[in-house]
Amino acid sequence: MEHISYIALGSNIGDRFEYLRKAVMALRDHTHISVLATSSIYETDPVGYVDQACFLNMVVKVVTSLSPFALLAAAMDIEKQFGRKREVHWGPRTLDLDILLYNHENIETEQLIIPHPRMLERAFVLIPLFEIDESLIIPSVQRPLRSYVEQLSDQGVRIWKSREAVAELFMPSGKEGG
Ligand SMILES: Nc1ncnc2c1ncn2[C@@H]1O[C@H](COP(=O)(O)OP(=O)(O)OP(=O)(O)O)[C@@H](O)[C@H]1O
Ligand SMILES: Nc1nc2c(c(=O)[nH]1)N=C(CO)CN2
Repeated sequence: MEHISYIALGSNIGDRFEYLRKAVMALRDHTHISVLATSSIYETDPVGYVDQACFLNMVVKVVTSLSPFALLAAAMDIEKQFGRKREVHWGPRTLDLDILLYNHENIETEQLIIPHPRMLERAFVLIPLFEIDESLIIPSVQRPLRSYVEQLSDQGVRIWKSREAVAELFMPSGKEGG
């Protein structure tokens, strides 16, 4: 079975671009994951714990045969591989991968909540997600993504690298990864 999922990536320590690039490469290299689309990369003001550096954020669309829990494990593996430190809640991190959506499923367990519980307030997630797919419906609320994007306050989200440049750099052969 093939499942569509959207994954948000963020980094605000060290070579932020390189962390995102390596993470997308690792997703592409995974036997059971293919990356279908990448958003632009945005530079974003920190949300939550604000006394930290700006993030680079992006979203990727994948197709996978993995269950949501196996996909979470794969994402956490990639985070670990790049030496993520998580000392401060919502604080600085080399690399953060959040699973936003998985098909149209609603999942609520201790380790995994989908749709990601904080995504609907976060411009750094909604703007790149909307860029990839303007017609998404958020299954937990049965509302179009568009209605959330239209109501976003200005949270300091700026294009840092264009969608075309990201696609060229992250999907070098022009072919979809997997
Ligand atoms: N949709 C999801 N995607 C990724 N992790 C999730 C999801 N739902 C629940 N989790 C759990 O969240 C934990 C990661 O929390 P973490 O400390 O990285 O949160 P954070 O990234 O700092 O904050 P936030 O979740 O607000 O982005 C994981 O161990 C995972 O079990
Ligand atoms: N701009 C921005 N702010 C954040 C981010 C992030 O990825 N980007 N991640 C957080 C915890 O997941 C907390 N705050």
